[in-house]
Amino acid sequence: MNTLPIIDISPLYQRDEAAWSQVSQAIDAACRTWGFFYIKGHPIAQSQIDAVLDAGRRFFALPIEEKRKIDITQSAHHRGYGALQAEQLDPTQSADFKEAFDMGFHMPADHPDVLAGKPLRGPNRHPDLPGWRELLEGHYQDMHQLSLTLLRAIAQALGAEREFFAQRFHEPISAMRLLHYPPRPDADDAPKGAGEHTDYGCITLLYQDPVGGLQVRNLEGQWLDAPFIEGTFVVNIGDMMARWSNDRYKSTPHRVISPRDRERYSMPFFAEPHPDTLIDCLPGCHGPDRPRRYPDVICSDYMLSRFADTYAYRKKPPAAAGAIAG
Ligand SMILES: O=C(O)CCC(=O)C(=O)O
Ligand SMILES: [Fe+2]
Repeated sequence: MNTLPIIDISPLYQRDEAAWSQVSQAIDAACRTWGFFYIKGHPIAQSQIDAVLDAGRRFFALPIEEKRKIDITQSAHHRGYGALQAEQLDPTQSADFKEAFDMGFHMPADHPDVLAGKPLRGPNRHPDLPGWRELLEGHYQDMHQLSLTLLRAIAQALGAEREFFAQRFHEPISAMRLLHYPPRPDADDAPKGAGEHTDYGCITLLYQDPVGGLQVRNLEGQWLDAPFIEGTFVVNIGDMMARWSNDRYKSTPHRVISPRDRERYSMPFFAEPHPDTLIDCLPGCHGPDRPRRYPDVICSDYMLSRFADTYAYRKKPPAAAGAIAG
């Protein structure tokens, strides 16, 4: 059991119910055993993905003063540029040797959630690069739709209404990130790319460039490479889905060991529901022989607690945190 499954999801876009259900079952099997799989046959054009990766290269190549103009530590909504080693996914290791651009569901400043100061709600903060905003906002919407398609298949597999998750993903807090891993320092104790972690949300859809470096820990505790495969996204289960499914689906630990001689770029999309969503145990996922393993939690509370674990600037007590409210 050492190869991640590759699932052709094109039947999820067709009218053949039997083929649709087969894909749903294949995803279910992958989520139960691995919590990780590749998808092919998705509708996002490679030219669009390449354009977003290129936009990322242009942004990360800007002088640091330019990038700092949208510094995430100055954002009340967790949007913008996160500098090298700003994040520490594995608290037992050094901070991650990567820099990031973070965006979410764009909300204008006069949206009631933003006016009410709700955490993680607000406008995106884009760099001033030609064509960037339209490209990134469009790609975010396409990734959101792709995540809903997968979540419908997952809902059915877990015995819920097909629209169960989709109904909870209006105005979501799904986050899209562009990541840049510069060649990492040449010493054994130097920081790696991204420390071991599980993702916080429901599902993650990752596009990585051909450089490689992503590793997944299987049920036996071995680290396996999850290499680049042309035309695919890597999909993995995050903690909220593990909670919703009462651990029927695995929130699998993974990490990135980035190369020392090359740069690496990737772009994860983290599908996360509306912030007020209750993450409880799905009816089909508990019973006398399978007691509930997690207390109920509200989506935004869970996200904020996980951010506080990984970003030093979010650990400050509220009085010292200044503008950082969400
Ligand atoms: O860069 C990658 O390939 C994976 C990054 C990752 O696991 C994450 O950002 O949660
Ligand atoms: Fe991750």
